[in-house]
Amino acid sequence: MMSDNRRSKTVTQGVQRSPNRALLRGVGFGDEDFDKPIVGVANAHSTITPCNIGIGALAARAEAALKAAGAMPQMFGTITISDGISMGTGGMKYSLVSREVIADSIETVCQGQSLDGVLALGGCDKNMPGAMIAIARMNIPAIFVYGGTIKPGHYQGRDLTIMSAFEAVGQYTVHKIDAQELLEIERRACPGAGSCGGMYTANTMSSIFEAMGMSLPYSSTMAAEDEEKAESAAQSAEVLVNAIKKQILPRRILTRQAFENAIAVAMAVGGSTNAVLHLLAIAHAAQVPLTIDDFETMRARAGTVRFEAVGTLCRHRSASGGRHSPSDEDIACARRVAR
Ligand SMILES: CC(C)(O)[C@@H](O)C(=O)O
Repeated sequence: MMSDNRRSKTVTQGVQRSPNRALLRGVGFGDEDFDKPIVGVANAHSTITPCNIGIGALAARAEAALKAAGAMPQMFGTITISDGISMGTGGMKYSLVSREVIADSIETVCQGQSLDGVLALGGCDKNMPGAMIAIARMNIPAIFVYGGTIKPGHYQGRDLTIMSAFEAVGQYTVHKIDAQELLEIERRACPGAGSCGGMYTANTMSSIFEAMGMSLPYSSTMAAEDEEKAESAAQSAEVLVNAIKKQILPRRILTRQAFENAIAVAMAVGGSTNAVLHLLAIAHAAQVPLTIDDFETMRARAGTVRFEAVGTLCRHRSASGGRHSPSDEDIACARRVAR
């Protein structure tokens, strides 16, 4: 029978690896830990964006669950920049490049350290596809944990998102609102932790990853600050340890059909067009043939069944203008759709 530490045993077993073990003891390994699988926790926590500020707590939950499930977690950080902050500046030139930096950094640690698997956490435009590119490229047991959506802000009976702040600038410019109202919207648009609250890049990519089978069912629609999100991070850790035991590798999941499902979901929920460039890059990393023309084929083929199901969610969204953070009702609705 193959061991669960089939990769990490390269650095943990035998007399020659005594110095390696000495270093690992320095980060908390004990005598009994060198036969366990070592699992990377690629933690995109940062205080750069609301998308990432809640991720540290989720990573800690996943880390504890990995230990409880018999693995040895090793946490490391990945970078983030916010498109919402860099857009319209020279800083935006770094945005798409950051996706590759994130993918490379995850691959570098996992391959450099002979890790047995990776649990990647992300919640922003580029750390989500960046993580999935690394997962597809390395093809070691892996799971993605989404940081979760932000909750809506509230102003004069209306739900607010970051998009309300963008729109308020336009409304102020054409004298539809005054400077005070602009300020009040700015103050309330992002009330806490979580990714931009609408079908923008992060929520689109989380839905796609769930549809592809790389995140737990229903985990893409949870709010960042709710206990169920932390619970789902812990469950993801348990599922990953099982995948390591059974050697269920990402490319068995990231099939051509998985990409077709992802495209259908992106189309049906009216997701971000960024899904196109990210899915093409992830497919390339997974060695799955996918072209830009497949998106139009799938749009035409996705057909009534999927569209009717997801249409429930879309109608729900359009009833409230289609641009608000998911309310509890939306989230419940999305769950029904997912089922
Ligand atoms: C600022 C946003 C809304 O996050 C945008 O960058 C996106 O593509 O989703």
